[in-house]
Amino acid sequence: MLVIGLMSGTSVDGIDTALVEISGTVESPQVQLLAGETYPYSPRLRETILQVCGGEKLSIEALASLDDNIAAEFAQAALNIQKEAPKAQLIGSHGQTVFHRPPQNDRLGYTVQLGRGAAIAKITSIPTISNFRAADIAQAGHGAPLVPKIDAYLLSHPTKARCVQNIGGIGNLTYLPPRQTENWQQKIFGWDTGPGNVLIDLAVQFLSQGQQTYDHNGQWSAQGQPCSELVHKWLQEPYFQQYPPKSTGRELFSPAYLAQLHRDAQAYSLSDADWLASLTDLTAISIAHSYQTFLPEMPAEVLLCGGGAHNAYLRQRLLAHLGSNVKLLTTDEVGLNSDFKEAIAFALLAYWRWHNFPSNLPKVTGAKEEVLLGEIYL
Ligand SMILES: Nc1ncnc2c1ncn2[C@@H]1O[C@H](COP(=O)(O)OP(=O)(O)OP(=O)(O)O)[C@@H](O)[C@H]1O
Ligand SMILES: CC(=O)N[C@H]1[C@@H]2OC[C@@H](O2)[C@@H](O)[C@@H]1O[C@H](C)C(=O)O
Repeated sequence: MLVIGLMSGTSVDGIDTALVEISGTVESPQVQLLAGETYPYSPRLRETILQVCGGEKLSIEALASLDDNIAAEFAQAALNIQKEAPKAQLIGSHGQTVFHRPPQNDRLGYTVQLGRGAAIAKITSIPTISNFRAADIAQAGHGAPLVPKIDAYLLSHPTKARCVQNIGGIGNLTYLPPRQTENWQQKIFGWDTGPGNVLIDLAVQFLSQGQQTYDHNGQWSAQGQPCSELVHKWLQEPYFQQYPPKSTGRELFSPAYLAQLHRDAQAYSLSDADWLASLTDLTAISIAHSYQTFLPEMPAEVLLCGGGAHNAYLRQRLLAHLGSNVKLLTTDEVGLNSDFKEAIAFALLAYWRWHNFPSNLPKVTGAKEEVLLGEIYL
């Protein structure tokens, strides 16, 4: 089956679009990436999305327009990716997260992904599945991360324990015990580790007065030295100490949050490069700390994916904190494209929904039950 996966993540940098051929069976799918492309948002739309993520108030009418503007750009991405290919039979569209509130005590979580599937189906004339997180949230789950079941099917190893670490705007991991382990599927873990690139990106934009949006290959931070005392103080953030299941977003790791970290850096008279190095080190140590605190054992291999896998300085800091027993690779090195992995995941999640195969992992999200994820728009 030819399926398109569409995803724009918390970095809000553009629409990751994957055209994949899915063969095999539902329980043993094989996925081949035929084409992958990131289509940047138009600058005005990106600006509006970031304002809304930052809590700016919207009228319902403005919300409706934003929803459909995003749907139109997602639909165009789907049309573009298959210009030179046979027509896809299905689209899985994550949409754009603009709000995410995890569940708390008896209160259900709430999450909003804009870019309605009905409009994408209408514009493309291809059945579209969207709103993947809602059913898990209705089961008292976090609705995130959803990728762990995909990782289990595509990236687990018969004899080695692996972690798959996404470093997008937010970071998230899947812990995969060796497949030979008894009841191995019951022993999969996953949660959001905290900031991926979000704090680094916000700091680079602030320091460059909007001229740069990210620290290319980590070149700027590599010129500085992390301030270990400050990094350890920042690691006391309650989110990092909270037991999984857990999920987070730009609501916590926001411009206001970064402003406090900037004031801390000024109190220590850090240079710009030292501050960036410290933020990068915080990102790395928060990942390693969560493995050391919440996993039953350290993995033999960590497979990186997401844009942060390109940040050489971040990788260096991560290796320093994980320790030399852990092998750091990217998912590319085991055959899965690391830049389009999330888009590929939403294609496979759509395929599973189409075939009525549940795709949340209740142990990961905290949901009461396994459920079908996604709403179908013919
Ligand atoms: N060459 C590079 N060097 C350093 N950082 C990079 C590079 N390329 C991409 N990035 C970082 O990756 C980010 C985008 O990553 P990605 O597209 O995986 O995030 P996302 O999917 O939006 O987020 P999430 O996974 O949280 O939903 C950019 O904002 C940038 O910070
Ligand atoms: C609410 C939301 O959009 N969460 C994203 C975000 O981006 C990374 C991390 O936070 C992850 O948990 C999730 O996305 C991935 C695709 C997931 O659900 O597995």
